[in-house]
Amino acid sequence: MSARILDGKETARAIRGELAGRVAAVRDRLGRPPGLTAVLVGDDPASGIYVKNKEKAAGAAGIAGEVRRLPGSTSEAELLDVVDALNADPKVDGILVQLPLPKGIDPDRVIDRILPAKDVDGFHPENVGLLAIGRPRFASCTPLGVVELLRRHGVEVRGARAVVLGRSNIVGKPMAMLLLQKGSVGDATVTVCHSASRDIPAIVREADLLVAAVGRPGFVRGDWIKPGAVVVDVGIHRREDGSLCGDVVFEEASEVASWITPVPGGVGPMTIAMLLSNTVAAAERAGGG
Ligand SMILES: Nc1nc(=O)c2c([nH]1)NC[C@@H]1CN(c3ccc(C(=O)N[C@@H](CCC(=O)O)C(=O)O)cc3)C=[N+]21
Ligand SMILES: [Mg+2]
Repeated sequence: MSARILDGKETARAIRGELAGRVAAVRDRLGRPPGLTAVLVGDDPASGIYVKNKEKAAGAAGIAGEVRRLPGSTSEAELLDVVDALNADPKVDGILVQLPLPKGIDPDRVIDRILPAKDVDGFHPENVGLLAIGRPRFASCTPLGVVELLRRHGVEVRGARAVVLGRSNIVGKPMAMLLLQKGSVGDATVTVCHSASRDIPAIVREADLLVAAVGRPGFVRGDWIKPGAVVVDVGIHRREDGSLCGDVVFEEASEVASWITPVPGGVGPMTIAMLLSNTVAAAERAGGG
């Protein structure tokens, strides 16, 4: 093991601590804490755990976190009504509708309905567009957490060859856009790979920075990693024995990389920290800043 650890758990704790002062200022100005409501439709157990973690972290940061649990039989129209009510609720600064949604509900219609100013997930087309043109408002929390994790460990991205594995709207695409931004944690030369990409190992071998978000356990092998590269693993999978692993074979990659994220304790806690940070920013823009 030669790589140094990009410690997301500790970094997320530090961020939560730093948010406390801003949360207190919002309380002073608005007479209430920043408010975050997560909407969970159905009873997918993994989604249930994430939402519970978010609720806990919100509480620890002094944010009023609420979870709206709706039955799996909820119709799209009913969910849109809930979103409308949250849009209109002045105590709610941030709205998160947990994905995936049950079959029969079009996630695009639901995301499009969230007020862009309350879209702390950064999924609304307006917020995606602002990021794409270099005027970020809310960026998607997972890629934002990756950039923040690198920044706080002093990892230089400027001029680096970055390879992103995965082109999802939630991780791959916004990750590429953040790394492309002008400025300290951007300015990378970015390649995005996907299921139709030819010879992915050869492309990864060129990477100074690799972000793996493919959703396949152990997809990236150690001999794909350029010596000294920075490896960020966005994947999270539960093995048969109950333990967690990522998209990268950690035991192999950590022999070659200079920095690497663990799973768990890497990107996951940073995602939640950025959600809280976006929520505080939303409250500040709503007059609490
Ligand atoms: N609208 C929406 N926004 C999301 O941000 C969103 C979503 N839907 N749907 C599900 C995914 C998944 N996600 C995670 C967040 C934190 C951890 C996390 O904290 N993971 C811990 C481990 C947790 C455990 O022990 O299972 C870690 O990596 O250390 C994981 C996964 C957010 N998501
Ligand atoms: Mg997110």
